[in-house]
Amino acid sequence: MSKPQNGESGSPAADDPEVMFQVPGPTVSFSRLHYSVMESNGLCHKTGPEKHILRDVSGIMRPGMNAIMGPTGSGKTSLLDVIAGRKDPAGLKFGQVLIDGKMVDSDLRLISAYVVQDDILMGTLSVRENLLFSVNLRLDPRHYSAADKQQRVDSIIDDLGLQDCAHTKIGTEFLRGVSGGERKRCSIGMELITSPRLLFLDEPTTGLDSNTANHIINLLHRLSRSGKTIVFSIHQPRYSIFSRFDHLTLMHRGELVYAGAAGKALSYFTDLGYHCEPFNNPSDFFLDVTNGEAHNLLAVSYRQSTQYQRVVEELDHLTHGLEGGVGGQGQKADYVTSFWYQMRVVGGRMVVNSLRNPQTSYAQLALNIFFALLVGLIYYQIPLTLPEALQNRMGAFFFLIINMVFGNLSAVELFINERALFIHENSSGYYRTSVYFLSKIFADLIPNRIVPILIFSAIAYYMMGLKPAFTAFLLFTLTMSLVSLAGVSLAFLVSASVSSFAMANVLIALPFVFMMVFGGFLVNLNSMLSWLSWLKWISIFRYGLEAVTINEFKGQIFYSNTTILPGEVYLETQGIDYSTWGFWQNHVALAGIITVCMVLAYIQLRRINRWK
Ligand SMILES: Nc1ncnc2c1ncn2[C@@H]1O[C@H](COP(=O)(O)OP(=O)(O)OP(=O)(O)O)[C@@H](O)[C@H]1O
Repeated sequence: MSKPQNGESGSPAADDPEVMFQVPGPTVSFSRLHYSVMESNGLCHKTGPEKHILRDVSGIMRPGMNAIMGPTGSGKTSLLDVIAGRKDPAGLKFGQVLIDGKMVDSDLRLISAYVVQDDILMGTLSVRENLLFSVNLRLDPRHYSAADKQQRVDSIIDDLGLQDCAHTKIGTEFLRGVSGGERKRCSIGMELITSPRLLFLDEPTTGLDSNTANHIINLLHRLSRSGKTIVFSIHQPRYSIFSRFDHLTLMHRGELVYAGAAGKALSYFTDLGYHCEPFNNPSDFFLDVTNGEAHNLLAVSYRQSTQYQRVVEELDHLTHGLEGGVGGQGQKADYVTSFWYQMRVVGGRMVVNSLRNPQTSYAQLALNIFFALLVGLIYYQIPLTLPEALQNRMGAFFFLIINMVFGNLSAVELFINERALFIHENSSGYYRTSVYFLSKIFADLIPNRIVPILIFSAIAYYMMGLKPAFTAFLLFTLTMSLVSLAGVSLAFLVSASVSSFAMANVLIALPFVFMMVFGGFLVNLNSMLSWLSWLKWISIFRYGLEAVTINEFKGQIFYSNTTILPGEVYLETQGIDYSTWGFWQNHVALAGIITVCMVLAYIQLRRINRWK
């Protein structure tokens, strides 16, 4: 175990002769950061008092290992996020972040990478496949061949010691995958694939056993020695980990209590009158001091220290000539890959994911076959004789439409399940929102909606003995598909709008029940209160029910011993327009509902808050 050998400035490059960087990483400086949020009272947003998260925080982080430490809630992650441009810029009331003396702009996303605390990876893919996904989307295919990318993945796997688990799946709730340490290394690998010179990590050792944590820090240390600037928040590391730090930023209640060489921190506190007992872990000692009775004075003492004066002077020099106020974050960088290339890669991953995680598709198919058989048996070979010909047909159609709409409730999980993954990948520049939206929709629609509906329609239609003409069957299937897709697109809209299943279930059940009531089967729409009856215009049930009814009744003759009833007469008594346009207007309306809901779902997906 070696003691840290750092210079006063905290720059290993400047002070440690052992440190020989090949290409020095960027220097990150931040001056006078004030970050605050309005606390919410839970009922409506931004109503409470202002909460100050960072108070006048300044510092300089150079190539090497830059740790941000402090008690829980002290603002470590917030500082890291503000520097990395991940925190909502609206909260940054004052201050600037500079990279190599320049204002932070869209280039930050290209030269830096951010490893989030909860390893966000696709669980059904192996370590290698996840890395390949990252390399495919984040290296320009015009400059890197497929072989170059494979080579890059191989070298990352070797560098991170992931050879033994390269072909093991990451793991899902149903599938035991790689270990926590391997997962973390894979997450780091996902970001290292672009060879960033600046790497941010949010608590990279949290949740890992001490050996694995040591391994991760050694890995980061090795990377820092190849010229990278590594900035990370960390809670309470053991000594062997602490000894790897070059620069330490110690925080308490949003203020700095120390920033400088990690190796000088103990003597700084000794000078202030705090003594670390022999064998005590320095990081435990620092947390004890910052949590102690005199914690308020520590920030004041730090401001009066020579370390702080030196940082301020250097920052003044760096920021000289730059405008004051808030440093520009939040601009979007261009993607390195084209829309169609992203569609191929992201769509490919969706397909693999669906094939390896087919429970939803199987359940959807089984449900549709079950209900098709059930409705087929209940309404088996409906006769043309009155009165059952009319009653059974209308009953069967209502049953079918209910099944088409409510049978797709599983669609509400679409954008909720992978919300964290989407936010992380999208804000890290992997792919466009439109690419994710389209590939997700198609990966869900084909296996989970279209195929089951086709099977459902074929079984139910012929078991019920409806109009034998093949075109009538095709029109029936088209109507069922549109009804189902309209229900699904409403579920997609809800799914893109909320982040919890409980909320989604409430929001989707309500409109479905309303639409069912205004579908024209449970209540006669002509006898309704006029100010309520407009709801029939947005009822998926009504359009579906009218279309299948016209399709079945038009041209059919129903009879009893004494009466003959043409289908058209029945349609007229129900007030249903059975002209060609009268039939197709239902499909146009359903297509309109689908389009509006899909467009709104896409807009909602774009509006998801990506800031931390
Ligand atoms: N967007 C936000 N809205 C409201 N409060 C926030 C927000 N972001 C951070 N905070 C608050 O700011 C304080 C600092 O949070 P931060 O996550 O930076 O602390 P931390 O030092 O990383 O803590 P921990 O070690 O527990 O993760 C906390 O009290 C937190 O609740």
